[in-house]
Order: sequence, then C-alpha cells, then structure tokens
Amino acid sequence: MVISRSRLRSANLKLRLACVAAALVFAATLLVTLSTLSVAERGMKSVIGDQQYTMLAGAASFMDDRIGARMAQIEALGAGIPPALRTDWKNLPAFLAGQVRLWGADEYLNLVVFDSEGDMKLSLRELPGPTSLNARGTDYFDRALEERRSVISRPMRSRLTGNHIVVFSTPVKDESGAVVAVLTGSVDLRRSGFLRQIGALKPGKSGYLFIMTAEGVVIDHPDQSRLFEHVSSTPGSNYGTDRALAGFEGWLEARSKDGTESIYAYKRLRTTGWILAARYPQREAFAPMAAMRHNAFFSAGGLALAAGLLAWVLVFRLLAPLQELRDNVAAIRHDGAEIEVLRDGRRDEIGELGRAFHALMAERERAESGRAASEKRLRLIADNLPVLISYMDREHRFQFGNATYEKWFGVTPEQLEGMPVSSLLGDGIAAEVFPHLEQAFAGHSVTHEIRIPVRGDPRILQATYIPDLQPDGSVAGVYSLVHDMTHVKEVEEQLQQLARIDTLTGIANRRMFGESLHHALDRARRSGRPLALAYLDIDHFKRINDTHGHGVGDEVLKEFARRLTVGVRATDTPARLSGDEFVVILEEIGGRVEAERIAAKIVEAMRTPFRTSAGLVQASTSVGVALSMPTQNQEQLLAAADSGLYAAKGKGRNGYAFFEV
Ligand SMILES: Nc1nc2c(ncn2[C@@H]2O[C@H](COP(=O)(O)OP(=O)(O)OP(=O)(O)O)[C@@H](O)[C@H]2O)c(=O)[nH]1
Repeated sequence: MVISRSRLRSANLKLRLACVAAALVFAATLLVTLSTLSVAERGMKSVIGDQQYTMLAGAASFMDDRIGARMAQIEALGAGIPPALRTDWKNLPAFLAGQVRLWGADEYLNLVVFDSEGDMKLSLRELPGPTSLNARGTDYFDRALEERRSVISRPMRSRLTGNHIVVFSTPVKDESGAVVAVLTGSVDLRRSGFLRQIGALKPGKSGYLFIMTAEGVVIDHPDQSRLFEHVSSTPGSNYGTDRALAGFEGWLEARSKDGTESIYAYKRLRTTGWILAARYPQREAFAPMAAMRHNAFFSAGGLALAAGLLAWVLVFRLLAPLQELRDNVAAIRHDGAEIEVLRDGRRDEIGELGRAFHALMAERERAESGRAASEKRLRLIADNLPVLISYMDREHRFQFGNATYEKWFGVTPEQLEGMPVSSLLGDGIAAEVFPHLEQAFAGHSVTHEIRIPVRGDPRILQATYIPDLQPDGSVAGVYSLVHDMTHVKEVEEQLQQLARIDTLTGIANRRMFGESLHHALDRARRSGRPLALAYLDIDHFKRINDTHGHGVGDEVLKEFARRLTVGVRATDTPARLSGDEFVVILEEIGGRVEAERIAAKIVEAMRTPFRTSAGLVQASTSVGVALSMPTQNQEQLLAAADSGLYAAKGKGRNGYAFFEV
C-alpha cells in the first residue's frame, strides 16, 4: 500500500515534469508565433492603411477630374452662348437643349438659367411644381454673380425636384463683361455616375467608402439614412472622422461609432474640399491573421503535446534508477531488507545518492545499536540499583520507573508507566509528597524525607526531585531518585546515642549529663520543686590504679557506676564526667534532708569492697551535694556541688558534704 502510494507520487513527478515541458514548449511556441504575428500584423496594418490611402487618393483624383470636367463643361456652355441669345429667354432653351443633347441625357438633372436678379428665366426640363423661383441667397448664384466665375454649390436638396443635388453655376456675361445671367447645371448625387463609380473601390466585403463635406455633412454613405445628415447626428464619436474634419489626411486606426475597430483613410477633394473616406473593419482586414493565430494555437498545442510525451518518455527513462533507489529504500524500511542494496555501482548522481543513503543508514544503524546498548546498560544499572528511579510528567504520572518499584511496591515498570503518583502511594502520602513535587515543577531541585510503608514495613525514604528543564525554561517533567534511608537513620541514631554514653561504664557521659541537667533544671523551675546535684569522686583512685593496674581501676569504675545507677531512682540520671568523677541528678527532691539522705546512701553503697579480677578492692567515695535554686544556671549548680565535694574531701573523705549558698 505504501509502496504503491510512492509509485503514484513518482508517476505524479513524471507527469508534472512532462506537463512542465509541454507548458514550456506551448508557451515558447505561442510566444514566438504571437510575436511574429504581431510584427506581421503591424506590417500588414501599415500596408493595408497605405493601400487604402493610395486607393482613396486615386479615387479623389478621379472625382476631382470628373467634377473639373463638369465645371469646364458648364463653363464652356455658358461662354458658348451666342451674344444674341444670352438674355433671349425664348430662344435660349433651344440652343441649350441642342448642346445638352450632344453630351448625353443623364449628365445633368436639369439646366436652369437665372437673370442677374436671380429670377429663374428658363428650365431645360419641365418642372413638376410652380415655375417661379429666385436664386438670390443661394451660394451657387450669389458666388457666381459676385466672384464672376464658375462655382460648385454645397450639396443640397433641390427646391424644384426635391432631389439631392449639387449645382455647377457659371456667370453669363454680355460684351461689356457684365453678368447678365447665371447658367446652372444641377447634378443628382445619387444618380450621377461619379459617386457610383468609386463605390466599386470599397475595401473588402464589410468595408465601404463615404463622402462628406468639409463641414461634416454626409454626401454619400451606404447607410441611406445618414445622407445629408451631419456626422455628429449619429450618437457617439469617431476619432478618425474628428481628425479628418480638422484637416487630417492619411490613414489611422479608430473605433467606429458602432464599436468596430477599423482602419480609416481620408482624402480631401481638391475641387470641392469634400472628404473622401474609406473604412475597413479590422476583423475582416486581419481575418487571415486571426486564422494564422488560431492555427498557431493548434500548432503550439500539438507541439506541446508531442514535447510532453517526449518529456514523459525521457523522464521515465532518466528517473528509472531513482525509482529503483526509492523502491530499495522502501524495501529496507518496510520489509527489513539489507541496506547493501543501496550500494549501486552507477557512476552518476543517483549512484552517489544511493551510496550516500547507504553511508547514512549504516551510520544510523551503528548509532542505533550503540544507543540501544547504552540504553540497555543504563536500564540494567537503574534496575539493579537499590533506589527508586523514575520520571514524572506534569500531570504527576509516571512515565518511567526502574525495576526497584516492582521490588518495593510490586508494580512492574510497564504497569507504572502512566500511573498517577497518588495511585501508587495513596492519597495521604501523595498529599505529603505533592508540595515538594510542585517545587520541582517550579524549577527547583528538592530533597525531602518521608516515611512510607514498603511491603508493610515502615521505611524512611529520602526523595530527590530534579526538574527536567527545557531550553525555553519550562519544566517538562521531574526526575525522581528515592533512597531507603532507614538503616542509615538507625545507625545515625545509634551513633548519636553512643556519643552521649560513657563507653567504659555505660552510663551517661558529660555531654548527655549537660543535656539532662538543662532539661531537669527547666522542669524544676516549672514545677517549683528543686533538684539536687551530687558530685562524686572515688577516694584515692590513683592508688588503686597504681596498686592493681589500670584494668582493675576500670573494673572499679564500672562497678562504681552500676552501684550508683541501682542506688538512685530510675528518673535520676547518673553520669561519669571524667576519670573517677561522677555526678547524679536527683530530681524532685523535697529538700536538703532528702538530698543528704541519698548522698549518705551512696557513700554507704561504695564502702562494700569491689570484686575485681585482682580480688576484692576496698574503695570509698566523697560526695558533694547542692540543691538547685530557680535563679541558678547549670554551671553555678555544678560549681556548688563541686564545692560540696571539696568540703567532703576536706572532712577526710568517705563521706558527703552539703553545699549551702
Ligand atoms: N583505671 C582508670 N584510671 C583512670 C581513668 N581515668 C582517670 N584515671 C586515673 O584516676 C586517677 C584519679 O586521681 P585523682 O582524682 O587525681 O586523685 P585520687 O587518687 O583519686 O585522689 P583523691 O581524689 O584526692 O582522693 C588518676 O591516677 C587517673 O590516671 C580510667 O578511665 N581508668
């Protein structure tokens, strides 16, 4: 399952590489083609534009020629009227009709002659409406009269026929040169030959030519509704036409009012100032280019597909060793195969990768086995140490515990893992432990003692908690080390006891005497009943030593102590201060009489010969007695008793003396 997933990933890699190659080829092909097309388009645009303009210039020249010819015709006709007929309104029509017949019937819509006052004097064609007409105020009449030369009118609607016409007019002069009449020839723009003839020059199928006056009145246009309307009467704007009206001649790209991107060319007629224009929609003009672009997309797509397939095959072949390496790694990981399979002999980067993997894994295996051995060793040490070693997490749960837990509490390390501390120790002991643990979780090392029953046996344990500090200063858990201190404590107590006992006689030594006297004095002060202190010294003890030897002296000292102990109450404290000096603290003494009675009893007890290894040895003791007083301290009381002893010795020994302050 895992391997098949990795195979899938590998397939994805191949697919991705193939796709990248295909995308690159597609992009490169497209880029090259489109940039080439763009250059070609620019070139083609300029060729088409130039072509349009050249064509328009030709057409304009043709129209200028035709208009010029008409003008010359009218001019010649006017000039050719015999002087007698110039104002002979009766016979002039016949003359004119004769001339017009020579030209052809369709050249003019009508020929009309006005007198110098502007009144229509004759019309060559029969008029449908009223025959009275005055031309004053029209540009063709006024200008012909004033300028005394032939003129062409603006396009207009005929007042006589209602047709759209232009009027060619020429002044008719008498011999003196005065203008006596104006001869006009009207031409129906729609029917006249020159407009229709240039229509054949329209560019492409959807392109067309149109003509407008220098002021923007449309004279010829495929859209009949726009005829004789101003260009601005159609909503929207056309940058090209605006420029043409401002005087531009040439070609340019512009958006027509219907939103079509087109190539426009403009040329003015020399004779009339009209603007001859051509419009060629770019969609049609560049249709071949669009087809080429379309083809380019397909070609690029095909190329990309082929490149992708080629890349897939190449990648498959190139990645085969990598796939083998990956399979080997997977086999090592999941099937436990030997890492030696990674030692490929290939002399390329993939071979190097395999060898690097091999070295890495060999190193890891070595480190792993070293770590396992070290862990085993540590576990062995931890399990065999007579201490509890554990690790607790922040929830006070054991995460690790050594085998000693099993020995002490019957809980195996496996059972201990995850066990709360309170479950192991019980709530009562846990409550004692937790405050210390909390200190450790606060980052401090803590050591404390606690009494815990281990397998029913009360033990004194010493626990040390060490916080597991993380690099960020937080405490992840706590290491715990617990020793059984029971035996040590017992020995310690014994040692302490020993330090307070006289080793020779087994009774209290000076140290313990000091402590006992201190407490006894406190009690006496509290109870108000004094204590008596008896200070004893064996008489001439030196002589016993000298006579019988040191060992016998010791035997006497031991027996002396025994008699002293049995001779007083259990609550009294006999002690050996040094050498042959002893003391007895006699508590709750009624008074001097009682103290003296006890002292006498002690003196008496020591008079009995001492049984020693050297036989019976006679000894005696002198006793000094003093009663405590509330204001007295230890030293003062001891000094008082010592003074009593000094007095007893002074009295000849083997007796007692009471020291009175
Ligand atoms: N055997 C033995 N002798 C000791 C010990 N400690 C001290 N002595 C001896 O006890 C003797 C004490 O002598 P002193 O107290 O000076 O004098 P005395 O002979 O008792 O004379 P008086 O006290 O004046 O009666 C010395 O000779 C010490 O060497 C001991 O532990 N064992």
